[in-house]
Amino acid sequence: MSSAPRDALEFPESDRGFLEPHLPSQDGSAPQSDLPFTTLTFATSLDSSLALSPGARTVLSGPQSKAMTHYLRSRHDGIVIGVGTAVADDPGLNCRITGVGGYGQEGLAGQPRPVVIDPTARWEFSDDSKLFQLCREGRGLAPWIITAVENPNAQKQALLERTHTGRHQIDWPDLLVTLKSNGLGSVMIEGGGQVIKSLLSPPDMSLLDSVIVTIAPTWLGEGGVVVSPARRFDEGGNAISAARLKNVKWYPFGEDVVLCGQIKLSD
Ligand SMILES: NC(=O)c1ccc[n+]([C@@H]2O[C@H](COP(=O)([O-])OP(=O)(O)OC[C@H]3O[C@@H](n4cnc5c(N)ncnc54)[C@H](O)[C@@H]3O)[C@@H](O)[C@H]2O)c1
Ligand SMILES: Nc1nc(=O)c(N)c(NC[C@H](O)[C@H](O)[C@H](O)COP(=O)(O)O)[nH]1
Repeated sequence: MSSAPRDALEFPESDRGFLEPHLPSQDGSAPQSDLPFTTLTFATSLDSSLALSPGARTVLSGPQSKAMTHYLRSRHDGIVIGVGTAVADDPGLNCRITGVGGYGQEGLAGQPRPVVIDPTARWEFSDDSKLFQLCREGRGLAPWIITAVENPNAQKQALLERTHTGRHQIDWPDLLVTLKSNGLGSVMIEGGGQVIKSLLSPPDMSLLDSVIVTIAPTWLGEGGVVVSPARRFDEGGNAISAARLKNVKWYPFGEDVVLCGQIKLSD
């Protein structure tokens, strides 16, 4: 064991049990599938906003639910975000729970693979980007960048070689099968708004095994990045809810509430 860095987070055993039914199994008993176990997880305000504006990094989770998100990261092989989030947040996308690789443990065990969906290669990362600093410090894995552009520049080429899709619209089943075949048996999708909206729309919502949402006791106000999937209509042309959860559990967690469930696919 090496000593944990100062940004290490604690997530006590006593807080972990409630999440277990909503997480990928740890004992290899998962059903055989070409798809990874896929969790959609994000934090939202009371007015359904993820952030104050598309370019703004906005803290919603309190300390306990922030630590929970990092625990979720330790329980998945990969974290997927859209490029809008990469540009706005300069995210670390590693797991900072005490006891994983880089946080008290040698190596990178427990660290998820960051995956950034960037069809037009617009993320202008540099050596100073948080994600790359963490990689250099041995506290996170290098990202995979999913793009439709070939040879955008020499610096990105190494990362892109295996991942360019040739298409600008991400095909979620295709992407998830590719991630699974590259060793990611489970992925958590963290956002942002466009990514969540596309996954809460049919048919892709059926790809989600678990949904875990942190709801923070705050209203961000008008102009935020709102999670509001496209309207759906029944056969008679009447509006119906866009998406709904089943097997729902609500857990108060600090000042936040954590909502866990599964997508309800039919009535
Ligand atoms: N509160 C939270 O939990 C949370 C989580 C993540 C992001 N955020 C916030 O959300 C904001 C970013 O959200 P956003 O909606 O602007 O960006 P986003 O992260 O959803 O990225 C959007 C981009 O991703 C690509 N993309 C997404 N889905 C695609 C698809 N199906 N096919 C092809 N390309 C696709 C496109 O290039 C698109 O422009 C930021 O302010 C960030 O801080 C909050
Ligand atoms: N659970 C959660 N609560 C929040 O209040 C918030 N803003 C995010 N946002 C998720 C998004 O993916 C961010 O980009 C990463 O949370 C940043 O990642 P780091 O902490 O730097 O690793 N997620």
